[in-house]
Amino acid sequence: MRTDIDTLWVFALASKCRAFTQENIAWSLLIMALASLAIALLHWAHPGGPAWGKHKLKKGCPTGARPIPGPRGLPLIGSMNLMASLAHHRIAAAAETCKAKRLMAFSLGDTRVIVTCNPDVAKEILNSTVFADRPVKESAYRLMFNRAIGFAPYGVYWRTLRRMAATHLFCPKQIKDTEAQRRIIAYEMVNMFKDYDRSFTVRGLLKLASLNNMMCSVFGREYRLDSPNNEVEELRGLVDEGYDLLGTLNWTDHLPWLADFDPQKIGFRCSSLVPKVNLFVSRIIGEHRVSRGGETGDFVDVLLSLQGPEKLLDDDMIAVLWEMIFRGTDTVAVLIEWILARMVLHRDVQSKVQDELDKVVGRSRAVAESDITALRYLNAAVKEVLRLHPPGPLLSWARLAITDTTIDGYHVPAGTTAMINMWAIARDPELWADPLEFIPERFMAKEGEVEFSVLGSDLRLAPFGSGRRSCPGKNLGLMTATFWVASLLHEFEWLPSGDTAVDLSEVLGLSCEMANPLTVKVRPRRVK
Ligand code: HEM
Repeated sequence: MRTDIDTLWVFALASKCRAFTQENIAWSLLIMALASLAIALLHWAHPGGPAWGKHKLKKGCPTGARPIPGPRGLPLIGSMNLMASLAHHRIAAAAETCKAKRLMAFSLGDTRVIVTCNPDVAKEILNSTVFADRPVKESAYRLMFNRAIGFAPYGVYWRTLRRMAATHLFCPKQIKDTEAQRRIIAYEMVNMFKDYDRSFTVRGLLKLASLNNMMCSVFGREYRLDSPNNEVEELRGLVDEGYDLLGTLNWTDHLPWLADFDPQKIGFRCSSLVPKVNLFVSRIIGEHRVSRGGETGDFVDVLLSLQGPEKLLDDDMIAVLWEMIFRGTDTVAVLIEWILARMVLHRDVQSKVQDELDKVVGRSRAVAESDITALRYLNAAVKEVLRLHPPGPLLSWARLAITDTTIDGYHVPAGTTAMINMWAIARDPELWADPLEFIPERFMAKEGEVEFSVLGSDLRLAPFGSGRRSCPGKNLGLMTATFWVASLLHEFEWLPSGDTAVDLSEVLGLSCEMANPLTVKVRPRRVK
C-alpha cells in the first residue's frame, strides 16, 4: 500500500515537472521495458536457463568454472514444462538430448536445479553434507512439515527428531514389537478379498490397511478393516488432500512475484487443511495425556514422555505425528499395488513366488514375518518392482545445497536444488541388462555373492534415497509391503480381471502410482 502511495506521489510531482511530458514518460517506459527484456534474454541465454544466467550476472562464477549443460527453457519461467506431468520421463529425455545424463542444469523460474541420471554423481550428491537440506516449498511449510523430519532444516532440531524416530519407531525391536498388528491387518485383508467373487480394484483396501497400520503404530488406535469408521475416514481425507497439495508443482515456489496471487489456490487450500489436522491430532494427544500412566506404548506416548531439551512443543508434536501418518500410508500401498500388478502380468513369476512360499511356509499355516528372509525369490521380485516402479522416481523430496560445492567437476552454488532421477538410473541400459524386462532373477545372489541392498548403499537402485536424509522408515516400509504381499500371494492366485487389462501407465504426484487402478480377480489357494 505504501509503495502505491509513493508511486502516486512520484507521478503527481512528475506531472508538474516539464521534463515529464506524456511523450517522455512513454519513452522511459519503453526503454525500461526493452532493458528488462534484454536482461531477461541475457539471463535466458545461459546454459540451464534464466535462473542460472541471473545468478552468474549477480554473483559471478569462480574463474575457469564451466557451465553445467542443460536446456534453457523459456525466458523468465525456464523449464517449468519439465515438471508438468511424469517429470521423471521428461527430465530423462532432456538429459539425453543435452548429453547431460551425469549432470544437467535447468531453471524452474528463479530456482536453479541440477539433476543427475548417473549413480556415481547421485552418490556424490546424496552422501554429501552440503546437500543435507531440503528446498523451501510453500505447501510443506504451510502444512507444518518444516517442524517435522522431512522438511526440518538440517541442524540440531532435525537430528533430535531423527534420533527419536529411529529409537522409538523404526528400530528393529520396535518393528518386531508391532508385528502382531501387521499380521492382524494381513488377516483382515485376506478375509475381505476372499469375499470378492467378482473382479475388484485393490487400491482402496491397500490404502486403508496402510492407514490403519500407521494409526496403530503412531496413535495406538486399532481399527477393523471391514467396519467403516468416521475417524479413519476423516484422516483419510486429510492425508489425501495433503498428498495432493505436496505433490502439485506450485508455481509460486519458483516465481515469487506470483505469491500474492496464489494462482493455484495452494496457499488457500493449505490454510483450510491445517486447522483440521491440528484439531484431529490435538484431540488424540489430549486423550493420551488424560489416559497416560507413565507407560510408553505408541509414538504419541513416546513424544509425551520426552523431557529436558528433547521435550517438544505441542505444535511440533502435531507436525511430527502428522508426518509419520502421512509418509507411512501411501508409499507402502502404492508399492504393493505395483507388485500385485506385476504378479498378474507375469504369471510365471507369480507361480515361482508361490512355489517358494509353499516350500518355506507350507500351506498349513499363514506366513509370518520371520519367514521373509528365507523367501529369497519374493525379495528379488520386490526389488525388481522397486527398480521398474520406484514410488518416488525423483526421490520424492529434493535436496538443497547449503554452501557452494563442486559436483562431478562442476561448480554448484549454494541454494541450488538437486534432484536424483532414480527412475532413469534404474532403467539405464549401461547399468542393467534388458532394463525394461521384468526379471527378478537379476537380484538372486549367486553362491558367494552378497545380496543387492536397496537401502541406499548402491546407487544403481536406491528407492529410499541415501545418506543423512535417506528414508528413516525404509525397513518398516519394506517389511510391511513384503510381508503383506507374501500373505496375499500365499492365500490367493491373482488373476487378470477379464475386462480390464493391467495397464502400467503412471501418474506422478508425491508418489508415482498406477494411472489406472489395478483390477483383479482372486482364486483362494490355501484351503483351511
Ligand atoms: C515403500 C515405502 C517407502 C518409500 C519408497 C520411501 C521413500 C522415501 C524417499 C525416496 C525419501 C527421500 C530420501 C532422500 O532424500 O534421500 C523418503 C524420506 C522420508 N521418509 Fe520414506 N519411504 C517409504 C516409507 C516410509 C515410511 C513407512 C515412513 C514413516 C512411517 C517414511 C518416512 C519418511 C520420512 C520422515 C522422510 C524424510 C527424511 C528426512 O528428511 O530426514 N517413509 N522416503
